[in-house]
Amino acid sequence: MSDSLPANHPIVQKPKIGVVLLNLGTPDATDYWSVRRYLKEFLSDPRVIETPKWLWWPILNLAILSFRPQKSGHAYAQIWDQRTNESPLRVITRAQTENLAQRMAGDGVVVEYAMRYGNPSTRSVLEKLQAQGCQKILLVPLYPQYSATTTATANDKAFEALGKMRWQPAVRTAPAYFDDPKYIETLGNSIRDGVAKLDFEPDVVITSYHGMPVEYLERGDPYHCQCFKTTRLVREYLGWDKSKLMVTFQSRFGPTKWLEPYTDVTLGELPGKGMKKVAILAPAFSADCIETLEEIAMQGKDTFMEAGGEQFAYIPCLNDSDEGMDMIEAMVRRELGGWL
Ligand SMILES: C=CC1=C(C)c2cc3[nH]c(cc4nc(cc5[nH]c(cc1n2)c(C)c5CCC(=O)O)C(CCC(=O)O)=C4C)c(C)c3C=C
Ligand SMILES: [Fe+2]
Ligand SMILES: [Fe+2]
Repeated sequence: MSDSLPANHPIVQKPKIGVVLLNLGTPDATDYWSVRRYLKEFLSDPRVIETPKWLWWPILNLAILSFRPQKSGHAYAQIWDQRTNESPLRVITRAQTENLAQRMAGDGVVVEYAMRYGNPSTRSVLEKLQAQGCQKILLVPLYPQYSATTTATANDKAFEALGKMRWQPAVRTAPAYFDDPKYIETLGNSIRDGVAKLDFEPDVVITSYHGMPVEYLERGDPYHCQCFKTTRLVREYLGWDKSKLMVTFQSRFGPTKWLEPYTDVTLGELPGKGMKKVAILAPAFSADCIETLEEIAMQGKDTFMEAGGEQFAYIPCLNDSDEGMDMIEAMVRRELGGWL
């Protein structure tokens, strides 16, 4: 039968396993139109913006997309990776993928990454894996805490692409890992080592999570609860006092009430309360990006220092560090159980 099929048809290839690391996505460049294209795709996602379409469409297209691309483009330009001419989120996600691919190569596992918005698109990556003969695919949303605005929409996009395939691979999705002991240990060690490297003793360490509208929590999104649990487990792992490790939420967008306490407001208030030395990290991000490198490490630092702060340190995300990759590899191997 294979005589009549092209050499690269899935049926004539040795079956492989594919692993896809899913992340949010990022613009291809910092100019107005590149950022606008990305923001339009992102902010048109009904999992992200639950406002009814008839009401949201004019707000997005007539107001937000006229001014936000310029403002965000300026922020992206400040953190842009000049070496590869790419956004740090894509550079780091690719490094994580290459690292994991090396670790899994001996097991016949192909590793790729895909973005929910922008490139490489989830559909193109899944089609590529299928064409390479991957008959089993594990989707790994790289969000430690589950949210419909991130994890669910990443999976939705993958299933949309799979829904168009005649010969659909078997598919699994990796669960959120907010309380995975290996994640807690890895995050805890990164805090302990990050603080040990500083030339000052922070009065408080802030775990700043990406925020979301309070309404989404009220409608049942478990994200808020999972953020608090991650910080509580890390605090217990480190054996620290409750007052030493705080939770805040960043990146407020639009006029509605978002999860509190807000990171920017907290950074502006801490010096007045006598806490003039802080270290801050962002456990909801598996890779450093505009929200950490620009919003926290630049804007957040300015807010804190202008309010009378004396010492400010940003502790990076786990990125493609050895320990961070050990954690991802362990999770992937566990979720591939029975397939390897
Ligand atoms: C408007 C609603 C938004 C919700 C809800 C939201 C949730 C959410 N986002 C992340 C992770 C990331 N967000 C990033 C950027 C970003 N997020 C929003 C809006 C919402 N996010 C916008 C408009 C942007 C773009 C940047 C800007 O214009 O300010 C990123 C970084 C992307 C990058 O290119 O570097 C990440 C990662 C999580 C975990 C989350 C969960 C509640
Ligand atoms: Fe976001
Ligand atoms: Fe932001």
